[in-house]
Amino acid sequence: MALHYDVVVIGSGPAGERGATQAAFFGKKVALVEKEAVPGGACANTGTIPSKALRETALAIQQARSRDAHGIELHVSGAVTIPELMGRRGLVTAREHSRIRNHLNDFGVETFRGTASFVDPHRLQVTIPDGSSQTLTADTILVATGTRPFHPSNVAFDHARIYDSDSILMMSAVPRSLAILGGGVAGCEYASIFAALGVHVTLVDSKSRLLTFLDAEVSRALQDLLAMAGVELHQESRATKLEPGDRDVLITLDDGSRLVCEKVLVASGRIGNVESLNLEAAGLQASERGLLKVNENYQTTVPHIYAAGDVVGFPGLAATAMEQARVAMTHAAGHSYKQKLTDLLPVGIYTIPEVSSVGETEETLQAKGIPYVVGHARLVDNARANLIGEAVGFLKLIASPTDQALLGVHCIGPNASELVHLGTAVIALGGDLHYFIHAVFNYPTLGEAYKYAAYDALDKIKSWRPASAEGTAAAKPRAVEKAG
Ligand SMILES: Cc1cc2nc3c(=O)[nH]c(=O)nc-3n(C[C@H](O)[C@H](O)[C@H](O)COP(=O)(O)OP(=O)(O)OC[C@H]3O[C@@H](n4cnc5c(N)ncnc54)[C@H](O)[C@@H]3O)c2cc1C
Ligand SMILES: NC(=O)c1ccc[n+]([C@@H]2O[C@H](COP(=O)([O-])OP(=O)(O)OC[C@H]3O[C@@H](n4cnc5c(N)ncnc54)[C@H](O)[C@@H]3O)[C@@H](O)[C@H]2O)c1
Repeated sequence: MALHYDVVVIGSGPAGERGATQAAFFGKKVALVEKEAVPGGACANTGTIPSKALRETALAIQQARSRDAHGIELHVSGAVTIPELMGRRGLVTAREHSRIRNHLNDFGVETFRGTASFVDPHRLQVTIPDGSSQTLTADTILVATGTRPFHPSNVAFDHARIYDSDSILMMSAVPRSLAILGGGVAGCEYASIFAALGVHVTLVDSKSRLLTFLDAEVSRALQDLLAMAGVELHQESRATKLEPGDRDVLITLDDGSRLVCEKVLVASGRIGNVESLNLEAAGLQASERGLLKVNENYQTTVPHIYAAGDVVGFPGLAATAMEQARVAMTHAAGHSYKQKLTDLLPVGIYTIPEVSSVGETEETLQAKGIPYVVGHARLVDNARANLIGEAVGFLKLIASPTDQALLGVHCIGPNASELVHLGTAVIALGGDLHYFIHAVFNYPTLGEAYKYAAYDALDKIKSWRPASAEGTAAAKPRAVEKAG
């Protein structure tokens, strides 16, 4: 017999969990289907949390080295495994599992363990691991099935020396050298993590600069800091052949050059989890990369079927996935509150050091022909950054030269992903550079950098002149100065 719900959510990652509880908050009868034994998706189990657990260990090693605490010796044992280095992963993941279960329970969301697939646009069959099945029907369905690592067809992922961003978490020993193919967020994060663990890392990326969605100055600074950490960068380059052997892997690049590394991590993007969904039965079609097209309400081409999170594509962040699902379920419930995803989406990249950014970049403003000025605060001038031994990078504010409104915040340095939130709030509340001039910041803090970046930007505004008759170009990078 079919069980009927107002809303059925497929997937218990960040999007599924928040979509389900948001719908239940509006009084809907909600069921959530998850195929795995544990909730949390890629975020809790294979991506965000495990990679950050490994990063915390690598960061602690690097911080201990850089804080000049004499008499303490640190080295990574050759016998240690990657799971052992993910120190607090077990604890954090277990707490996430119970938090998610409690959250769903508290909102009265009924959970089903099994793989969901469409029978028709309102009907799902849930295949339970014991082979039995349960039919669910729903007025509204939210697809939040996420993604998995993309496997290029010419790579032998079954070889013990070749890893993707899931299997890397099982690596049995820290290698002497690691080649990372793909300089996206995952590739850059793992490059800096393994470099901090003392591994010789080679990063191969097809693009001319890393993370092209970042402000170019920040992305170049990241390249410089990775190079300083010992990462060998091969940009505008692709691996054409991988030949794994008993001791190492021979990698041929498209310019004919060759690299030899003990292990290889392929981080060349992700593909949507849609195969098991039988989308045709719902009248849906995914892209070649398994992604679903949605409108601004997160409705697919079948209006009562919504999709949110990684399965709808860029930006592929847990943070955004949660909010997309909340917006989707608010729309489905017919509420006017939170009808649209905010334009102010921060990105947090957990390289060492971190990179975080929100709002306009110099490049987006140039493309729109909007004049701007830039203010920097170098973290080498920040007492807290020096105390923690991480006085690298900068905070960069982008502001309007006419009304001093804050337009963008870009940071590379320690705790950048936390630091960016203050700027996000100021932009969201329509604030300007003067907020930072009037504010008193705790001392010593990293946040204090905002005041000095604001002074710098206001200084630039003094000498700023409106665009000439030829356009706004004259107002552009004149204001830019590398702060290193
Ligand atoms: C290495 C790495 C590091 C990352 N670090 C960060 C970070 O620091 N910050 C950040 O914001 N994001 C990070 N991300 C991205 C983040 O993990 C994803 O954006 C997020 O997990 C997406 O959430 P989701 O709910 O869309 O999908 P997922 O988390 O993938 O969850 C989808 C769920 O659906 C289930 N499912 C799939 N098909 C079915 C089906 N047919 N029936 C039932 N269940 C099904 C899956 O089992 C899974 O549990 C990282 C990703 C990786 C790979
Ligand atoms: N902090 C975070 O938020 C975080 C951390 C890690 C991953 N993620 C998410 O996980 C997802 C996956 O990340 P990703 O880095 O694997 O994918 P990606 O698509 O973001 O980046 C892949 C990169 O690899 C390059 N590439 C592809 N094939 C290549 C090849 N053969 N040789 C050289 N370069 C090649 C591409 O040009 C691109 O630069 C993204 O959605 C990302 O947002 C987020």
